Amino acid sequence: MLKTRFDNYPKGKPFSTILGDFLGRGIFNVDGDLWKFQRKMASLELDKFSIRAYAFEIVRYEIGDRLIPLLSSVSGKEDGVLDLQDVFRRFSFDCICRFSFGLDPRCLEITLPMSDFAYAFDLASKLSAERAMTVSPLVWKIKRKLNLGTEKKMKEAIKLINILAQEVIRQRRKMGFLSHKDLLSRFMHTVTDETYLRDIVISFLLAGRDTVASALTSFFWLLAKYPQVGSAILEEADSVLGPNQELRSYEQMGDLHYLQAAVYESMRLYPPIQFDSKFCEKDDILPDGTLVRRGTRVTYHPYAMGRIEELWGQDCLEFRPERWLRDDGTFFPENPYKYPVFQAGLRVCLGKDMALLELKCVAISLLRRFQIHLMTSCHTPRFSPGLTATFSGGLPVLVREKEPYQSS
Ligand code: HEM
Repeated sequence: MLKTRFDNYPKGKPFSTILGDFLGRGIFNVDGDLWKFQRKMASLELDKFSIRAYAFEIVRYEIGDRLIPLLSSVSGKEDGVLDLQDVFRRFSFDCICRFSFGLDPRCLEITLPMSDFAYAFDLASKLSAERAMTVSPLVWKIKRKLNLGTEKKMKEAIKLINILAQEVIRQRRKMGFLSHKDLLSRFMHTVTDETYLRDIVISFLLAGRDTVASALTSFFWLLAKYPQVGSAILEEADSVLGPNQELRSYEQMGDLHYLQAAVYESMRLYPPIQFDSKFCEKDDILPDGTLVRRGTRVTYHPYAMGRIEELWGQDCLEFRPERWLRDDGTFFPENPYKYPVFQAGLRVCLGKDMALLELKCVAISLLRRFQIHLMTSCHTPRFSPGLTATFSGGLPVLVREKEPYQSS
């Protein structure tokens, strides 16, 4: 479905209708020429050069000037419980806005400002996912027509999202976009349709904010459960970067094999996008002989695939980064079709390098400075409905600064 018959498995109409109000014609919700155009434009912005040149500095600033001061401000306070999931969403929201739109929403400032945009965004994502869970699409369509219940809420959330997305576009236009190299400016050179620009803004926010926050949340949940993995990450960082040193360049990340393994292993167990569906265009036969009729919804399911014994062995439920390392300690990348956490094939995630950069920088910086204690004793996280995996109830933690911390 992802590899040899890509053209036969588009996103399909049923899903583009469900997500249409929220995502419009944004990259996640289209096929064909609209998809090709956005993919081409975005890939120019998300290539390794841009990540190295712009994203690394943005991420470093966001960690050094916002994330660390925020955690330090509650360190050691018995009433200083932080919802780490909320903090990570603010972090990734600031990062993606600055990188994609050249604007700084300052969500991670120490006062943790309330954001109507973020609230409306979460609500629209949750309600869109709930549409897909109704017995028949007729249910939500009738509610939408009559402006009732959840559909009324959805309409209100989308109205707010539209106003704020238009504001992003207006500000970018006011600041001038001709000489800027961010993603939105690039699109503004060619796209004049305001609604289409709005859809592009929303899709990139969804792509860059919720996925990274989800990956960070489950990673820190696992690190709290398996402290030996955190110690091994720091040990490797000390030997590669020097004792207590920070990452000073993008290139240095390439030598942190254990860290890469830990990040991949975390997303094997807790992929931010747990499943993803396509629709079969013409009758097809899968490699195992299964007949797939035209119009059938076909889902690949990274969450389930990460837990299949035949794929990952008897210890598939254990968090064991070593499974990603060769005998000489170097990282071994698995076949993306076995590990479709970033999808695989022609529609593979464009933000993978950006995501890995954020995950690794946050992990090293926070593990170096803080001890993070979970305030929940749950053995397996519960997720709430949404387009990306979200811990229901968040990730409440108490934070304590390790001392003495020798800053580099
Ligand atoms: C850990 C973090 C991330 C994960 C697990 C992830 C995973 C995925 C997956 C599974 C898809 C396919 C979705 C679909 O077709 O329905 C996707 C697509 C995409 N991702 Fe990511 N993503 C992450 C972070 C990011 C970031 C940070 C960005 C942007 C800066 C980004 C940009 C995109 C874009 C633009 C697409 C659409 C590709 C296309 O349709 O051709 N992603 N991602």
